Formats: sequence, C-alpha cells, structure tokens
Amino acid sequence: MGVAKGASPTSGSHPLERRERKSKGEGEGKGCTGERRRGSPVTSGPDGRLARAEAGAGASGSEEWKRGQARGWAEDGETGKNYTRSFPGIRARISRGGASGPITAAMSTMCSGGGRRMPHVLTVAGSDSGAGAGIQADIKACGALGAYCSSVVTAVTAQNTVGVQGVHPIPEEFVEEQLRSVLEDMGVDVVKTGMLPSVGVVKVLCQSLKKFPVRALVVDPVMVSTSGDVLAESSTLSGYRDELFAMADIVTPNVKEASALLGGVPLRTVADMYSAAKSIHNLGPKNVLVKGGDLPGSSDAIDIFFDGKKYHELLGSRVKTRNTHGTGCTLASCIAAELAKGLPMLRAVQNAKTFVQYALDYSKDIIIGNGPQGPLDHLFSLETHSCNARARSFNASDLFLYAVTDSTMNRKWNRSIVAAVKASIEGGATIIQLREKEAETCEFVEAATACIQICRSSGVPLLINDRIDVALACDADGVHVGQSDMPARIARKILGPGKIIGVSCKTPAQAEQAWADGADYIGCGGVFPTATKQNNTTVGLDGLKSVCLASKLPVVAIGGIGVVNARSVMEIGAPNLKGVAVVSALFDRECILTEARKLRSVLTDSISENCR
Ligand SMILES: Nc1ncnc2c1ncn2[C@@H]1O[C@H](COP(=O)(O)OP(=O)(O)O)[C@@H](O)[C@H]1O
Ligand SMILES: Cc1ncc(COP(=O)(O)O)c(N)n1
Repeated sequence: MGVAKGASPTSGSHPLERRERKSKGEGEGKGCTGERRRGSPVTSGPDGRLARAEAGAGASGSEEWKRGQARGWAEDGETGKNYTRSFPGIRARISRGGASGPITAAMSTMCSGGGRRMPHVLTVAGSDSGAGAGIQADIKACGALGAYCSSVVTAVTAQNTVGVQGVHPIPEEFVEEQLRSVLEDMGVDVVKTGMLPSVGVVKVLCQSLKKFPVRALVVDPVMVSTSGDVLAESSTLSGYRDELFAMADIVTPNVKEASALLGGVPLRTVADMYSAAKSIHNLGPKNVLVKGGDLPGSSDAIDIFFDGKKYHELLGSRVKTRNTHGTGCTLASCIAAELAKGLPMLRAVQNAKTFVQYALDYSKDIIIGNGPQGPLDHLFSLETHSCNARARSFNASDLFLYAVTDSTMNRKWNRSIVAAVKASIEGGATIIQLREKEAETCEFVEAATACIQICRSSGVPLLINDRIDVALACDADGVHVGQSDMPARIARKILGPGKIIGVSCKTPAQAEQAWADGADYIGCGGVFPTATKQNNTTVGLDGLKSVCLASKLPVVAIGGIGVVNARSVMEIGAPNLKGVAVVSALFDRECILTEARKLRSVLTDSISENCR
C-alpha cells in the first residue's frame, strides 16, 4: 500500500508497512474465541438495562450479534421509538445544555431508579493531530448533539491543514484491548468507524462486535484524506466487503471511496451515485449514503441515501469555504449520535446533513492553519448561544406532515387534544401545532405539557399557536404566529435563539419580513378554501408558488389540503416547499391515525417521484 504523501522521517519505517508484515495470520486465535479478561461481555438492552452475552465462542458470538441486531435498529424506526421512550427527557435535557459524566453500563443498572443514561457513541477511528477530522471531530460532533462519545484509537496521524505528514497505526492487539475496555463496561449504543488502517483492525473490530453487540453500526469507509493522503491499506477494502458491511446499519462512502469499493468504477454524476448506492447496498449494509461533497462540477452538495427499497436525494446548498476538512467524519458521527438518541435511520441522516451544513456555513470564514483545508467549528451552537445569536436547531424536513389541532373538531369527535396528538404522530405527523383558540390558560398549559411528553418521546417538535406564554410555560419547541399575532421579531426576543418560530404569510413581502424578523419557516395559505378559518382569502397554487420563490425560509403550505390535493401542492416545483399543514383532513375525521398514514404516503410518493 502507499504511505501518506510527504511522510516525515519519523514515519521512515512506516508503521503501516510494519503492520503489513505483522498481518499474516491475523484474525487467528483472537476475537470471538479469545479468553475474556474481565467480567462477561455486557450489552445493554432496549430498556437500557444490562444483558449478559455468552462468553467466548464464535458461534455464540454471532448468535448474540444477530439477536442484538434483531432487537436493535428496525428501519421503520419503531424500535428506536421504544428506546427513546425509555429515556424520557433526553431532548429537553440537551436543549438545556445539561452535562454529566459518563454513566457506565454497570452504574446504569445500579441507578436505574433515579439515574439517567446518556446516548453513547463509540468511535473507532484515527487521531488527527489537527483535530479537524478523526477521533477529535467525532467527539466534538457527538458532544454538540448531546451524545457521549468514547473512543478507540486505531492510528495516530501527524496531520494539519496542509495534509498528513505521518501515520502511526496502533497494534491490532491494543485496538482489541481498547474495544474490550469500552464495550464490556460502558453501555455503548452505537459504534461509528472511521480510519481502520488495516484489514487486521477490521477483523478485530468484527470479532469484538460479535462478542459485544451494539444497537447500530455506522461505517464511514475512510480510505484517503481530502488532502489525498492514504489512510488505509488497500486490502482494507476486502475486510469491509467480506465482513464489516454485512454488520453495518449504514455505510457512508464519499464518491472516491464508493468508486474504490466498486473496483474503480468512475462516479461523475448524480446518476452514477444512485447506481453506486445500489451496488454498495448489494455488499451487505442495511442502508447506504453516497456523499457528494466531492462530486466534480456540482453546484449543490447532494448525497444519495438508499435503504434497499427507496432512494432519497438529500440536497444541501454548497458552502464556499476552504474549511471542509472532517465533514465526512462529522456527518457519520452525527448519524451515530442521532441513532443513539433513538431516531430512525432516515431522520438521523437528515439531521446529520443539516448539522454539517450549518457547521460549514458557520465556520466558512474561520482561519486555522495555512494549508488548503481548514477544520470546522463543531461547537458553533455553544458560541451562538453564548453570543445570544440565532441557534440553528430547526430542521426544515420536520415540516413534511404538519398537524395543526383544532379544539372544536376534538369536541365534535369527543376526544382530548392528547389523544388527537398521539394518533397523528402514530400515523406519521412530523411536527405538531396546538391551535387552541378558546382554551382556558390553565387547561391549555396542562394539555400542552402532556403533549410535550408524547412529542419528545417520538422526536416530533411541538409548537404552540400564538400563545408565547403557554409555549414558555410548557417548554414547547416553539410557536407559530399569524400576521395579527405577536410580531415574530418580538417573539424571537422573548423566546431566545433556541426556539422554532413560524409565521403565516400570504405575500412575498410578508415572507421577506418573516425572514428579517428571525423566523425559521413560513406557513403559506390558505391554498384552497377551507371552513377552518373564516374570512381567509385563498392564495391558490400560483400564489403559493410565488411566495415560495420569494421566500428565503422553508415553506409549509396550509389551507384546505388533504389526501386528494396534497400531491398537486407538492408538485408546484418549489424546492423550499417542505410539506403540508393540515387541520380538518386529520382532526375532522373519525380515524386520525388512518388519515395521517394516507396523507404521509401521498406525500412520500410525491417527493420520491420528484427525486427521480
Ligand atoms: N462545501 C460544502 N457545502 C455543503 N455541504 C458539503 C460541502 N462539502 C461537503 N458537504 C457535505 O458534507 C458531508 C460530507 O461529505 P464529503 O465531504 O463528500 O465527505 P468526505 O469528508 O468523506 O469526503 C456530505 O453531506 C456533503 O454533502
Ligand atoms: C484520522 C483521520 N480520519 C479521517 C480523515 C478523513 O477526513 P478528510 O476526508 O476530511 O481528510 C482524516 N483526514 N484523518
């Protein structure tokens, strides 16, 4: 294999070469069949408590791995939801910036009554002395998203913004020892891999994961740094293909890595990325994300996600910056952190992409080092909070199926707000707004507090219509205001940077104002006539389109939208139209859950067709 470009004299007897000499017979007499040194392999169950795996033999290790997989990450996210339910308050705690030390698996058993577990990612990767990529990026990214991150170091690199000057792999036996130390004790939820310098390390990792199963495995198949320096022996590819991919919940190659994994097929276009995602999926992972940060000549940053059945094109606007070192490591770590928090896969990937986009944008002007590739500031959100600037926690894809409650309809169908919210989430609503125009304040706060519990455990944001006091009282995720309600700029002052604010807009001028006032999204409508809001002029599909084209913010369409016309709305051809908001189509129906499912499937079909 090649060595890192410009390797320094210290790497003269190149450690990667030394590894090659040692690697004969690697994988023999170790791993699954090896003696356990301390205690039994320990895994944590979906309820966060410990389960003991059988020590030793490869066969039982594999069985345990399969069982771990079975109780782990279902693609539909159901298991993830259950898991989140076991740790109520995680979202709330994170948003308050609470910190705690690591709670070990053993401790979490001991204090299952009163203690709390943190979502835990273990990164198995190389150290980057410049701290832009590798272990250092992983720890920062997980920390920024509220996950605890432990680390198994596979190699130490001498690296800066110019490139990689030296690589010093850690002996396989010691990688194994680190893995054992963390996995048998610390209750890891998700393992994320980065630089695995040799096929021997890949094997050691596979064996360790069979002994100590985790809920999910995120594999970033790092081969070459952005600076063009080699970070893994080429034989590592066979380790990925032969064993690790089959265990992976997601694999995240960039275009060069995807090409290498597929024997050198060139990837020049988005269409090439689609077919690469499919071919890599055939190598065994449950999901594939082909990252297009380095796609030549692309004006957008497009990634292709494939779950074996459906493709999703994840679109980001390309940030013009030299500070792109470590984006891939960051993305994979964010996916791992979101999975550890209990999110289903697609949502974890979307959130991770949003995080990288914001981090790139925030860091675009920072100056660290003199070379061509600078690092990101992963902890940008801490700074924005401390400067009282705008925190960027809003995810526009949450607008996809926006359920707005209505007390009159709930009374008509004899159900509580809580029951209505629960059913809409179960049916697939991605954000909830409580619009209770006539409720008594005390009753409203009580209902909103109960709804918050449900929303938090499902990872669905909850906004309050108009009543900023109620939003504050129940620590809702934000508010939605109309043109005659509290102006968005004042709502922003009261609520601070961390809350979501949406504004109803009918015209491009109102959309411009909402953006200037610090809103996160706009709701545009009524698109069609509706009985829900009296004296409400409709804007029609043309009006919606002109507001979308003028808006710098993401848009959700509202007003008379339901199963029969949702597709026509989504097909107006505005990239910032992120979804539809519905009232009567859900809440003035006998079965909210069934209607939500129908709507969700219409919306999903309309966007996946638009993607192709
Ligand atoms: N300049 C950029 N602007 C916006 N997003 C980017 C940019 N460069 C990379 N990304 C995004 O960062 C993530 C990491 O991608 P990439 O840079 O291709 O990975 P790697 O670091 O492994 O080469 C992807 O989601 C990609 O779309
Ligand atoms: C230790 C280590 N791990 C991963 C990367 C890849 O990051 P990038 O592609 O941004 O150079 C790196 N340069 N160093």
